Amino acid sequence: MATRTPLIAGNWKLNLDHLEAVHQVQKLDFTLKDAKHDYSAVEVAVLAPFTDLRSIQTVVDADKMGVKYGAQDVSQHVSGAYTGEISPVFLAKLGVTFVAVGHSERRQYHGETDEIVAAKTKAALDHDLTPIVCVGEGLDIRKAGEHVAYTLAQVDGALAGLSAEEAAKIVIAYEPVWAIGTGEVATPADAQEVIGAIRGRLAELYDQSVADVVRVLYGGSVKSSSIVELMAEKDIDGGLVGGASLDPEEFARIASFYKVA
Ligand SMILES: O=C[C@H](O)COP(=O)(O)O
Repeated sequence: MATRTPLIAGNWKLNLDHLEAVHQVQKLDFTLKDAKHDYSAVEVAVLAPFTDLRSIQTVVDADKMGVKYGAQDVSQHVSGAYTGEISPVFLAKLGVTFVAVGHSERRQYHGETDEIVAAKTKAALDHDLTPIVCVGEGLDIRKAGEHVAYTLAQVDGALAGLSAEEAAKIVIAYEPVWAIGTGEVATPADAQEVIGAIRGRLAELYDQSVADVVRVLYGGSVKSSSIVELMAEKDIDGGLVGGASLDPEEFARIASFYKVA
């Protein structure tokens, strides 16, 4: 079976301007270097507002940092009359590695459908960006016991039309909406149930070799106090961290989960 390199990604959401971003990334890198973080053992990334990316690129390049960076959204279009959109071409030119696609906040507040999520996923892949495709159920669906079926339908929607070669390059983040920003982290068993099912679905849609290489993250109130148990589950390959990523020291502790015995 393929070995999947864990990924800890911090989603800053609508926080930190470009000046604060430079300070944040420097502090994160300093803290991780101080802790002798092994970036080849655990990848670390920050997903920043678009207006921060050029500044982050400059500081990451200048200091040869191991931290990677990404965006929180991307247009499905490359160019044209799409006011306010950001092209995947522009992101690629800024050295962006990752882009979140279909975060529940974009689905909820910006009407992003599975079709839009699929188009954005494809647009990212077409320009060598790694999409972090976000899926996950709300509380009503969880209470109705339909969380696995609901989340798998979102996976089907996002991956529609992708070849096996393309699918093997994506990252999926399972983020139950009821756990986002609430302090209520899913239990490791609850997260594993859905993430294991996502891996199973990848094997059905493609084959086991794709299922074996795609990283599936958990997101929703992740903290340094919960990451070790989550990472002990066999199908959980990392975390998509919101609030706790705004504190560079706490975020560095989360990325250092593998050092905890
Ligand atoms: O993208 C990140 C998630 O929405 C999780 O946010 P949170 O860690 O603040 O719950």
